[in-house]
Amino acid sequence: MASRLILSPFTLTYYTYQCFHSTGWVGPVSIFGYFVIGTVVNKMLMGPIVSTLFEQEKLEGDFRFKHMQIRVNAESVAFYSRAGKVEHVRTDRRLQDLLHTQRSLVNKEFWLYIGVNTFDYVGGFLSYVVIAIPIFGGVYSGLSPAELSALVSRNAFVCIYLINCFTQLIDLSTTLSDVAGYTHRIGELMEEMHSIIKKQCDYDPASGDSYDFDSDVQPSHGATDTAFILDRLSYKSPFSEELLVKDLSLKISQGTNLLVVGNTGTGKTSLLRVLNRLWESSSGFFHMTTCFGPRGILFLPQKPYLTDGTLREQVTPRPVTTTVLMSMSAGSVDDERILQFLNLAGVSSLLKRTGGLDEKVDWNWYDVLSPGEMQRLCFARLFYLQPKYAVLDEATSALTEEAEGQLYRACKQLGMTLVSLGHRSSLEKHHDVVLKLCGGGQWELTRLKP
Ligand SMILES: Nc1ncnc2c1ncn2[C@@H]1O[C@H](COP(=O)(O)OP(=O)(O)OP(=O)(O)O)[C@@H](O)[C@H]1O
Repeated sequence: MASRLILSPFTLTYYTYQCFHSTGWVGPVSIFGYFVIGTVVNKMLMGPIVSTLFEQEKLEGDFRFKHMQIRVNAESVAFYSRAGKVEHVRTDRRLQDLLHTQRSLVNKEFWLYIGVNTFDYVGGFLSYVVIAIPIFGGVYSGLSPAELSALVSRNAFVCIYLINCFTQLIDLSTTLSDVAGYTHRIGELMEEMHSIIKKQCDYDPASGDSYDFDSDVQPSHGATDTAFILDRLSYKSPFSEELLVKDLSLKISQGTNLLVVGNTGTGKTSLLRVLNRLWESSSGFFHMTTCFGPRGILFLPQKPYLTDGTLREQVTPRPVTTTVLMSMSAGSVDDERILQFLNLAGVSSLLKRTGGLDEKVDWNWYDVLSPGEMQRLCFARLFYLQPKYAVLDEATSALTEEAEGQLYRACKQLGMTLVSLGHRSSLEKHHDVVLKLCGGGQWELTRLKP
């Protein structure tokens, strides 16, 4: 496609000159006029195709997502006996929507193909009409029949070639309409990703006043051991007008472990969404003096994150480059650390099941591990990465209080400052400050230890 687009201007110029030489202005003008009409008609037929193709891609994505959702939740669906039928009906509905849009796309493409083919065939006649005008106009009346015949065939070649150049451009429009549909969809995704990345990186860790919890949230300067500074921050969920939290001011500093408690839906996880810039705050400010990631703040979400791959990749999820492969040599220091932390998290038994750190497994980790094992494996990753701050969103909800205590102690021994979200009162003894979200925008901040 690219080569045709690049060569077209040269061939068009050359054959336009040749056509003008044989037929005068009539030839090029009629062929150019014909091309303009063809382009306008094609554009009219192409417009609806781009938007329908865009819609079709979206529905296809939704349909595949639905399949994936059923695969992932197959066990829960099987336990809840009526869910099978419900999912069947809903998946069918998505398929019908997709088929409906695909049918509409095929219909629209049918008219585009008719337009393109008509343009091709009518172009063939045009070459003879163009040469007929000067001949019947008497321009070539002095030529013998043999010379006239040679002129007609030479002109026919030039005109047909010129029309062919235009025809090729018009044919390209069919391909271009497909490319435009896909590009539109990918472009939208990229724009969204860029804006998210920009929002996440668009802060200056060194800037801003700090607000001190101990001095009743008054400004102070130069806090280097602080992760977040919140100043009269208010936020709500995107589909609600009611504030979850109003005018929250606090500082999260190194060594001060914070526990966030509150009833279901009071906005505990939403606070993290706002801090991670996944949601916009309604008013107020916050500064992050360190960033999300292994070297700053690491987040253990409510739903454990596991990737597909070996046991090593669960503990150290990173793209496998040559350097990484080299560092994976058996008996390396890294191996010892991983084994030590698997042991500390209480999941060293997984080594036996997988057959080694780098043995490929053909199962889905989410299917074969119990919720508690998943949470412990995530802790092994946390121990391995050893961030300065660990944000734990109900990260021990599937574990006993005793196991919870062991894991919290291990985190502290490794020098992490903890920000935990949870309901259990047993969590209090591992923290210094409690932020209670009371609902309706209300909150309370209490110090637990002197
Ligand atoms: N992705 C979302 N889009 C829109 N609203 C959401 C979304 N996620 C959560 N909410 C709503 O925001 C409110 C706060 O949710 P959030 O997850 O912060 O609750 P929570 O306090 O962490 O609850 P829990 O203790 O159950 O984890 C809830 O009313 C919830 O329904």
